Amino acid sequence: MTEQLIDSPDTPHSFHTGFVAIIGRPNVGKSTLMNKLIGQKVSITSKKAQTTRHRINGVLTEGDTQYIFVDTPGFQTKHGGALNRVLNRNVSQALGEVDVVVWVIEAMKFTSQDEAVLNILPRETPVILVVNKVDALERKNDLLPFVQKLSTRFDFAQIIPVSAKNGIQTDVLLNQIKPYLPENPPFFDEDDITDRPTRFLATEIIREKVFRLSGDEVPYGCTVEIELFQEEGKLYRIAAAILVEREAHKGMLIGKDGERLKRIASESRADMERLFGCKVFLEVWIKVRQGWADSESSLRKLGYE
Ligand SMILES: Nc1nc2c(ncn2[C@@H]2O[C@H](COP(=O)(O)OP(=O)(O)OP(=O)(O)O)[C@@H](O)[C@H]2O)c(=O)[nH]1
Repeated sequence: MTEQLIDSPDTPHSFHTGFVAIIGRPNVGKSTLMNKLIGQKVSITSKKAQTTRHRINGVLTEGDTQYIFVDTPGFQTKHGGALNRVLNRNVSQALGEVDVVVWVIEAMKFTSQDEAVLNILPRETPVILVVNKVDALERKNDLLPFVQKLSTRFDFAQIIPVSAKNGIQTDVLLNQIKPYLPENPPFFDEDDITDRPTRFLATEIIREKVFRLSGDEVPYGCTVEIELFQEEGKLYRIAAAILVEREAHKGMLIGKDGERLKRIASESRADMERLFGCKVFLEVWIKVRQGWADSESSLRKLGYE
């Protein structure tokens, strides 16, 4: 259901923008790597996890390429055993929706938690294996057999030994990610590091309309996810999905002849325009995602909110 949608002009461009998930068990050096990749341009705004499938952690624009680094909740927990609980279909699905997955492990240390991550790697998305902390290797010669063994476990797009701490081979990693990012205009201004506050407000506005306009029929577990958030001068182009658990909930929210969804979208857009002080093109649709609420509540139990 489209409230308003404009097509971008069909002009040729060779800019590449895409989403990169950096995943791995705790303590392998994901944050260190991210900071090194993004450099001084970014200070990660918040470590607080959300129940969205992806959380934008940082944006790096370099020449004709924009890397958007995202977190996938479920890989961030430090609680023992929790990793397995959240390594579910949703996480796997979320990983399938980025352009590249960077899986970080520690050189010479492959634990059962790494094994759990290995088991949910997406099949359709390129996965680059990063073997971190090579600076701390006692015997450099051990690295090759370690890497060779891992290469038999999964069809990795690349395997790159790095030291996130010392910046060894991190530029190589960026170059290897680059070819997998699709041709797209930049989604963020060059200096932007995160759009999280505005995105968050956008989800809250839509959620508020959903709850207000669906009254008692509010489907339990309904949530909103921003799928596209693009600033084009004085225009925000936003695409959002309302996630519900059941087909019947979807019908409820769409309403007779799509009336309810239309109202949700148009009232949301009006609020956003007022709040953001610019024109908003908003596209809203409804997706059925079974088990969403379960996963959300399980994430909550883990301290996510
Ligand atoms: N020797 C060495 N230590 C590193 C390297 N990268 C990260 N570390 C250290 O490993 C520890 C964990 O690093 P983080 O970046 O916090 O790891 P993380 O994977 O983000 O951890 P969680 O937030 O728990 O998921 C820190 O003490 C880092 O200094 C590296 O390349 N070499």
